[in-house]
Amino acid sequence: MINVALLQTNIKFCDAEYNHSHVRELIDEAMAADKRPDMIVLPEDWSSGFSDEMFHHMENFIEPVDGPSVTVLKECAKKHKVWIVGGSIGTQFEDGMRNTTFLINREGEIVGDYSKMHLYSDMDEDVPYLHGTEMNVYETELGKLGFMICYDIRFCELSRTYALRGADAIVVTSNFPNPRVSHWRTLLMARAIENQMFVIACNRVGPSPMGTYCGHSIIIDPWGNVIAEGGDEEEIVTGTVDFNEIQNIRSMIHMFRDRRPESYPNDMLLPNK
Ligand SMILES: O=C(O)CCC(=O)C(=O)O
Repeated sequence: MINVALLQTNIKFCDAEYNHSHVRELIDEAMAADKRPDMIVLPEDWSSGFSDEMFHHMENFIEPVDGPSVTVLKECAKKHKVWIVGGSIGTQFEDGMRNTTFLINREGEIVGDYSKMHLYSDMDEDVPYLHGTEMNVYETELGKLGFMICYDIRFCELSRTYALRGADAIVVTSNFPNPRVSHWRTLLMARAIENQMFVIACNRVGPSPMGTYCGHSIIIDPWGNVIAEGGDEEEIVTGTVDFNEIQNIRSMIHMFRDRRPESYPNDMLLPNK
């Protein structure tokens, strides 16, 4: 059994100092709960928010891998001996910038990362950032975890790859906007049911220059049951997951016996139209 806390924060646009201290406070609050979390998840771009204009001046916001935002997360993880899925941070790598989630262990060490594969070109996210290309499943003491960031939830290829690579859960970090809460909930529900795995998804709330965000951070089990769900205000959403349930569900409906890879065409590999 793993206790999870999703920090459904109201991110202050371009105010890293405020966001850093606010997240520290929220982590302290989450860790004071009776059911102490084993894993804390933050939203996408938790230290800055984003706008399409920002994407044209990303050099002003970008951080090195060991920059101030990652440092906050490492310190919090070590202080509370908790796993953190560090939302995402605009990160400078040797070959360019990426929108990257860091997985941090109880000792405060980075033990994994995921860079957003599907960049949201309608908001110019593909102007500063390189597309992520790695789809790693990280084996941790909590279970096997794969990651998605926001727009990625629309792409079933990514979640199915994680399922075939043995993930127990997809952990999603997001800045998913209004008025698309029905897309958010339905896509996440589908990703859980079609892959018979857990979906643990943290979204933000509040305003930015782009509009407002729909919250509804959610934990869904492999049957499609909602274990916990937030509203549209700032809050910490908590729930307990048991990854052993995956095998029970998969033994009731044998999708992973009945899929027909030998019959599927290679159309998924066709270039975009
Ligand atoms: O998929 C959507 O509707 C929104 C995606 C988005 O805002 C993002 O990826 O930043």
